[in-house]
Amino acid sequence: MSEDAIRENIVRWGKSLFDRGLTAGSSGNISARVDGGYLATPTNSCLGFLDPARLSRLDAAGNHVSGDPPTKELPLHFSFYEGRKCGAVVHLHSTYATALSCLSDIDPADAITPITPYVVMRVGRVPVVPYTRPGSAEIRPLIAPLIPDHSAVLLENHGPIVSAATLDGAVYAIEELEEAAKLALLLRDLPVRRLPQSAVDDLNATFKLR
Ligand SMILES: O=C(CO)COP(=O)(O)O
Ligand SMILES: [Zn+2]
Repeated sequence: MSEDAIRENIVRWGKSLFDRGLTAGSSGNISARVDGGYLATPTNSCLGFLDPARLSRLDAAGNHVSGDPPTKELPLHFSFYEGRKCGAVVHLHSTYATALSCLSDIDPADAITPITPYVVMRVGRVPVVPYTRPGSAEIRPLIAPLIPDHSAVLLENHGPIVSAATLDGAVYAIEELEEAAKLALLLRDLPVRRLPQSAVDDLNATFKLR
């Protein structure tokens, strides 16, 4: 994909996510790899009203080279780019995944019980990263050990962040995570049949996550 096409894709997905209420106000951010560096959404921008020409352009080391100043969450995004092979990162404050990140009795190693196949296929096991101030580089040592084995994490009392090989893939994954969180909360006080481990193993073997 050309850089121009990736710019258009970031704008298209940003508008779609915002229009569907998956992140509010100026919350959330998107980044994607391009030749020689990265594109990222500007800090304090609304994902519903992005301008392709004003997206932040970063060099391969993450230095801002053109466009508006980048999201303050670059330390988070670069934890993914440095820790695993991926081409895009999406962070949202989507309601249900964020609600899950605020529960005090959540398993920090496994926040989403696998009850449907798609969350296993698109997201995998989701750990919770301890709270740090939005934009703080203090998150790096907390998140770094998790990234090689996880394409998605929940930021405690904050929200989800997901990576994938492509931007389309990262959006599909964060939407699936949101749906799984919604189901988890809807079913919280009901007797739930989780997927048997044999089914989870079969999905993991058949649909390899990157
Ligand atoms: O979600 C956000 C912080 O966690 C939004 O921050 P930015 O506006 O800097 O991208
Ligand atoms: Zn945020």
